[in-house]
Amino acid sequence: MSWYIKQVDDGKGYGLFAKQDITCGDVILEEEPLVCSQFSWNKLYKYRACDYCLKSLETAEEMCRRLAQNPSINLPHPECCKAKPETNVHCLNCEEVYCSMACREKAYNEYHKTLCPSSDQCDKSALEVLDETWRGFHFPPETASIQMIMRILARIKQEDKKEEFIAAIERFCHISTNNVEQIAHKLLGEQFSNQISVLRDQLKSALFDESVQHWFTTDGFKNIFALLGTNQQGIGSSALSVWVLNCDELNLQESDRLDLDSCIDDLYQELNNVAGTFLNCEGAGLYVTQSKCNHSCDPNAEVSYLYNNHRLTLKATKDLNQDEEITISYLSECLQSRGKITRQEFLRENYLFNCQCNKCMTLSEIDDVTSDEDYDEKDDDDNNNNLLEN
Ligand SMILES: C[S@@+](CC[C@H](N)C(=O)[O-])C[C@H]1O[C@@H](n2cnc3c(N)ncnc32)[C@H](O)[C@@H]1O
Repeated sequence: MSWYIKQVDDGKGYGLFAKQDITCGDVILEEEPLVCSQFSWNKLYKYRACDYCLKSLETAEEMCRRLAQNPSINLPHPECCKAKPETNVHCLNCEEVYCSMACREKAYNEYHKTLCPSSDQCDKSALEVLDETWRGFHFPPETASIQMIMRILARIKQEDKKEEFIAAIERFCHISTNNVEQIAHKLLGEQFSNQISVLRDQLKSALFDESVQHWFTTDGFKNIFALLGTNQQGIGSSALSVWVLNCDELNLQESDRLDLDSCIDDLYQELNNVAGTFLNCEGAGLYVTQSKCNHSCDPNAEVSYLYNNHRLTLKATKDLNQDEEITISYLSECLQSRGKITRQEFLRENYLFNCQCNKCMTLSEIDDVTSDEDYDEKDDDDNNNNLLEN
């Protein structure tokens, strides 16, 4: 193991640190989530992912045809696509699809026994209403998943070691207001209180469990929401990305390489014209170790999904010295390039902290000016990333 966890300070809480010198490009850790789920809209729009591990269930070619709405696309080098749709299996009792029998079994044992429409373990119409309500509140691009809360509650009902699982969930940092900094989570402000209480009531009638009755109080529910908001890691899987990565590895003559690269560029152009930036199966997961990674506006590591499923890889993007803190960016690429005020505002509203990364601390005077462009970008984010205001 090339990392360890320790308390940074009272403000930042715990953080992930390098146990030894790490070279840029090294894999720091790989991890599977405690729980994960595809986003509701992503699923509704027929991005086909394994219900358990989020592996995209199509071949790269099928994916391109669907995204570009063009059935005549033929990808070269089909051997570079590692998807195996022939191993896909349905739940034995409903339409849910898994990439393998192993995933079907794990899903059933962890949560699907409760959530399967054919089971009588909970009120399925209440679950459907909840999912619809969620989609009505939270349009794409999605940033959270009500399905994840459903899975956590279903798992609590199914777990033999209930208390251990609840403790593991509650170990993720989870406050809905930062009393020291006087910040409340953006999704939990007054303007969303009606929506949050509707969701809480619906969740309660569908999946209430006595062992976590404190999650169903007004504050308890906000804390669970904040737990997801501040710890969940976005997951994107794509058979197409794997195909492209494998194409990059091919040993080709220079002219063949140029042809293939230009074919890939044209393909992405076509996909962009129809599907925009929504190319991946998307969801979110809770990762026990990775969630201890604090944010930096100038990070030294990044998260990626190299296996076309929920298995996360944390890689160094700079050389790290032993005992140096390992940091990732919680911001999109676009937000990361904005001024300090915009970055800080996003982090305050979504993650409840005033950023104390080295860049923000040392650049505070020079980088303190927010341009008009920053404000425009912030408005876009406000429109895109949140529950709808009443
Ligand atoms: C995903 S958790 C990271 C691990 C967390 N420090 C812990 O103790 O579990 C995100 C939380 O860590 C803290 N945090 C992360 N990056 C920070 C930063 N750059 N400055 C201040 N606090 C930070 C904030 O409280 C944030 O809500």
